[in-house]
Amino acid sequence: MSKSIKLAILGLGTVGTGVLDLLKDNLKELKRRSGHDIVITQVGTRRQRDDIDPTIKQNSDLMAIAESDDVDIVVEVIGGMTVAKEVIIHAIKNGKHVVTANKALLAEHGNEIFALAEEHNVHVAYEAAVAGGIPIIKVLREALAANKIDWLTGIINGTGNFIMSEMRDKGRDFDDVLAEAQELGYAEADPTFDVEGIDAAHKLALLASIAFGIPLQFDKVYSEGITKITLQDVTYAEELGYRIKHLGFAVRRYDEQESDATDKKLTGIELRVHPTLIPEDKLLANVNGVKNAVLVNSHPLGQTLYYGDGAGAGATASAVMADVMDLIRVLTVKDGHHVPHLAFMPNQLSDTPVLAADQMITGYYLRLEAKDTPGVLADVTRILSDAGINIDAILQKPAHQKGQVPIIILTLPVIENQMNSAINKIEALEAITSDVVRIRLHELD
Ligand SMILES: NC(=O)C1=CN([C@@H]2O[C@H](COP(=O)(O)OP(=O)(O)OC[C@H]3O[C@@H](n4cnc5c(N)ncnc54)[C@H](O)[C@@H]3O)[C@@H](O)[C@H]2O)C=CC1
Ligand SMILES: N[C@@H](CC=O)C(=O)O
Ligand code: NA
Repeated sequence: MSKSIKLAILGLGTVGTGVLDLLKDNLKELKRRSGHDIVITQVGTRRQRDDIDPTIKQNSDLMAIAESDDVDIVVEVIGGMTVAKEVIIHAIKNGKHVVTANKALLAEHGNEIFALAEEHNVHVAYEAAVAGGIPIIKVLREALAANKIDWLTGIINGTGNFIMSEMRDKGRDFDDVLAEAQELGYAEADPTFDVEGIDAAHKLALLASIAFGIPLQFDKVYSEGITKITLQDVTYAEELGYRIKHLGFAVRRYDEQESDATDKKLTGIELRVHPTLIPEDKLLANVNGVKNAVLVNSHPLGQTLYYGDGAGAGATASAVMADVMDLIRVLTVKDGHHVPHLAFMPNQLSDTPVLAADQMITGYYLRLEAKDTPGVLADVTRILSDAGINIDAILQKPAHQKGQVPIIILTLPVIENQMNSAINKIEALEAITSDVVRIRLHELD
């Protein structure tokens, strides 16, 4: 029998308005798919708006909405940590299912929120929290549930990718493109979250949990943003056949000494987001603008790639409403399905350690400036070889006006702490006149 499912939308910014628009455009289609009517009964807004359907109650008291009898599903799209957390917890305690796009909140407080939801037998759905409209949460929790995931990597911040693409393709200024990303509704309320890698780190924490079955550990994600990337690095990277992209990596690391490939001991998990050199012929190197892409390597399936808009009203509303549709099934089907919040049974989460940042293994792009004197290059390469670091390519550019010679080196993979000590030694050489710029290479294949 057809029912009326009552929604409350908290926050009418980019995403909240996108959800209202999607419902206006696709309501009939949603009914055909779910078999039920979807009715927005309340919206949580700070001020009364005259562009909202008068049958919808506008309410500035979010806690009252979260406990209201005329709400089945609370959609939290206000963002931030404080009010959003309080209102989600209140909704859960009042037996409401929740849909949220708030990766910052879940990455930092998801363990507590999901445990509370289990206790109250409700769901907290969060497809919009990672990679915008790409259904990557559903893929990892459900579509790949039969696989063992060894690693995933991807471009998971639309604003950052939009900025880097516009700068590279059109030579535009960083601040100018960031302002456009804000106007287009891509950026976080605090855009340093986008450009300093924090937003990508939030998303990576979520992806790693549902890929590997580990608790959320945002505090252990190593993160670097895009603010230090120069056009010069982009150009040198291209001369060497690479593109620079901001990527997240979640990688299971095994003891390489074990001889039996099928029974290698899991030593830890690498979690990191940072600018990365990718060979220009790889698909990820050609994901541009606000697009995101996530590449997942799982056994026995192999590599699969998920691509689409990572931010913006329509894409994010699509993910929010997909969660609503799932919850309608939970509300209307007897003994509705229940995918665990972090994809694995809560008592089966593993305590595999997240490796310290100085234990991560990657190749490097290094750029440094040297005095134009004989023997400098030999000194640099000796330091690298003494540290057991193999060089893959070297580019020495002609001296520029100040008489300095730019040197660009690509290395094979090395443990980060070995590279740290080699860089310290290189920077201490009398003939080296700059800090060493380092960008990690994409190594997963
Ligand atoms: N914009 C995007 O492309 C994406 C955003 N998200 C997430 O979705 C959430 C919302 O993002 P946006 O819509 O972009 O932000 P926004 O800043 O455009 O919208 C938030 C809205 O909530 C309202 N609000 C804040 N506190 C409130 C309160 N106490 N009572 C009533 N209204 C309140 C604000 O006035 C604003 O209208 C954030 O958690 C964000 O990280 C996730 C994926 C993509
Ligand atoms: N600010 C985020 C929005 C989506 O998550 C981004 O740019 O990716
Ligand atoms: Na998504």
